[in-house]
Amino acid sequence: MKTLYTAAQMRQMDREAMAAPYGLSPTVLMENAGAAVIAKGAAYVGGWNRKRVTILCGKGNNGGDGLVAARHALAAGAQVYVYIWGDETTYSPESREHLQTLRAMADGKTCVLAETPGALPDLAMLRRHIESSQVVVDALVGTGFHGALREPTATVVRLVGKCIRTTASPVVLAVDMPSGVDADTGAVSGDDPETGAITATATITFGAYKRGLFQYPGKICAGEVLRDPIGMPFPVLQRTAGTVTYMVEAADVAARLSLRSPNGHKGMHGTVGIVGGSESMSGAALLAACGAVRSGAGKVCLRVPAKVAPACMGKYTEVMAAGAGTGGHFTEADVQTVCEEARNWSVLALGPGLGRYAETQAFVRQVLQRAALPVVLDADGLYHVQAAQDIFQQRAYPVILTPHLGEFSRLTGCSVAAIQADSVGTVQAFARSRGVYVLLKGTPTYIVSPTGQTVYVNETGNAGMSCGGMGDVLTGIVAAMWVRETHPAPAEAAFMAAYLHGAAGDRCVRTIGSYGYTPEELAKAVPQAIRELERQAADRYREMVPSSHFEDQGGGE
Ligand SMILES: NC(=O)C1=CN([C@@H]2O[C@H](COP(=O)(O)OP(=O)(O)OC[C@H]3O[C@@H](n4cnc5c(N)ncnc54)[C@H](OP(=O)(O)O)[C@@H]3O)[C@@H](O)[C@H]2O)[C@@H](O)CC1
Ligand SMILES: Nc1ncnc2c1ncn2[C@@H]1O[C@H](COP(=O)(O)OP(=O)(O)O)[C@@H](O)[C@H]1O
Ligand SMILES: [K+]
Repeated sequence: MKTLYTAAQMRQMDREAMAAPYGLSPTVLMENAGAAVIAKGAAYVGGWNRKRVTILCGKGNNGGDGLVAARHALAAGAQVYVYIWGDETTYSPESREHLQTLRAMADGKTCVLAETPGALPDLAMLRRHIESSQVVVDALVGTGFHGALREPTATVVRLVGKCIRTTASPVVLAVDMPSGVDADTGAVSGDDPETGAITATATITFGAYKRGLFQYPGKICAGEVLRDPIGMPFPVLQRTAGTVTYMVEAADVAARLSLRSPNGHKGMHGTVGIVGGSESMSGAALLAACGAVRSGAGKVCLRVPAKVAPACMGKYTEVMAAGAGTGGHFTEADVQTVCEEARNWSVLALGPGLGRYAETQAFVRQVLQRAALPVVLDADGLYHVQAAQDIFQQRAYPVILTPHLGEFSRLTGCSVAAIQADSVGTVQAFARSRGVYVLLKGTPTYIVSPTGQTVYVNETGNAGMSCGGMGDVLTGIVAAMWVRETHPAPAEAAFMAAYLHGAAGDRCVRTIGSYGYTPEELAKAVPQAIRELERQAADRYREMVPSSHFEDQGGGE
């Protein structure tokens, strides 16, 4: 997993690297940072030799990195135009040191240093330089950025955006963070990535990954993200104090998707019970059932209101579908039947398509109170518990809630904008206060446990998944992952499910098209997504084990 940090955590790491016993000098760290931009950026610019490069330096240490990058670009054969307009007395000692060196190199030809202390740079000249450059290096602000971009930086950022859109698109390399993107939340002032922040081809980030590089809209601004450890001590980079955010990667899921026991039987892979559906919506529960089947559940039972049952039976022959009660939606009268059946299930997925009938509210609340098994609660199931969230703490068995942003907004009472401004903080606070696991669907998807310390982020998936029914399939996948024979912890089951769901969607893009594929087609792609992960894991194993090992086993020619 990639560990993602906040700006404050990164600053703490910097302090630790510089303090005893490591005692790394800030000048060295800055040197390594600037050098990393040029070394890692070379692949994007096609080598630096004879390239014209405009480097924009702010007055903080991000700007200092830019000054170092200029020297390394020159050494690699580039011509540089360096802009810096801060008041030198406010620069850090290491920035000043690197500025002195660059001043001594400035010859007005291969190294143009445009210093305008305390004043706006010459915008006409800057424009000409950007338009004639093949590369722009953004070293305006990094992790020290907060709020909305102030002048004159805001004007320079707008100018860069304009030049990039109207000229022959230079490569833009962002130093540590694209300027204007909040390192903790990915927020951009005004939320318009085109005017509020630099949009980079790639971001070379130092030490550790910052959260905001993977959250929209910051993710768009960052382009491809490359990390360079810049020589920071390994133990410092491994430190995980406070909240730790992990980006789930293929290997993390592959490692947990161990092959089934060769002598296994269906009882070992769990029985998923799905309770949902109503006269107005029968498809949602069926899609959840399909998601569970395609994710390898041992058995899948579907219970829908009696009037809906005929439409559900036989749709998926492997699903044991049956009606409950007599009506077209669930009511209190169905609680007993469902709770009795649930005794034979390993997990209950409750909610898809239940409808928002007043009578269904008592059904949902009582099933949650009485059903003695883990529950995945989704969709209308969430709707019916909005005003009764103390139910969760009264349960002896864990609950995973799988809301999308709108549902989460209703549950928390926070606006969607407020949640987006601090998704990690909001989900953590909610999970802690209610004692539940939360999988907050979106781009990205967040998974937290009731302790709230660890946050998993999933990035798989694509815009073709923004269509009705995709979330229902995910509900079934979460339930099936939870009851695998390896019995993953709830948060693990949730992140495996989110990853596979998105990976199956990504597979649909490759095999069907960017959008227009159906939730059922996505569910059907889950086994292929699993197979891809297994193949990758096998390849990694082969890379790790010398080929002579296979030859010894009779695998060689
Ligand atoms: N990680 C590592 O190990 C290493 C990290 N290093 C580098 O240090 C960087 C962090 O440096 P940093 O702390 O000096 O902050 P930085 O990003 O330059 O920003 C501060 C400046 O921005 C300004 N500013 C703030 N908000 C603003 C706004 N809204 N609009 C306009 N301006 C705004 C703020 O102005 P002020 O508020 O002071 O007036 C101040 O001048 C980090 O990203 C990495 O590149 C490497 O050098 C070495 C090792
Ligand atoms: N643009 C996107 N990129 C990645 N994943 C997406 C995107 N749009 C939707 N998804 C995923 O698709 C699912 C949609 O769920 P949801 O909104 O609950 O759908 P429904 O309620 O119609 O079943 C979520 O898992 C979400 O993360
Ligand atoms: K930057």
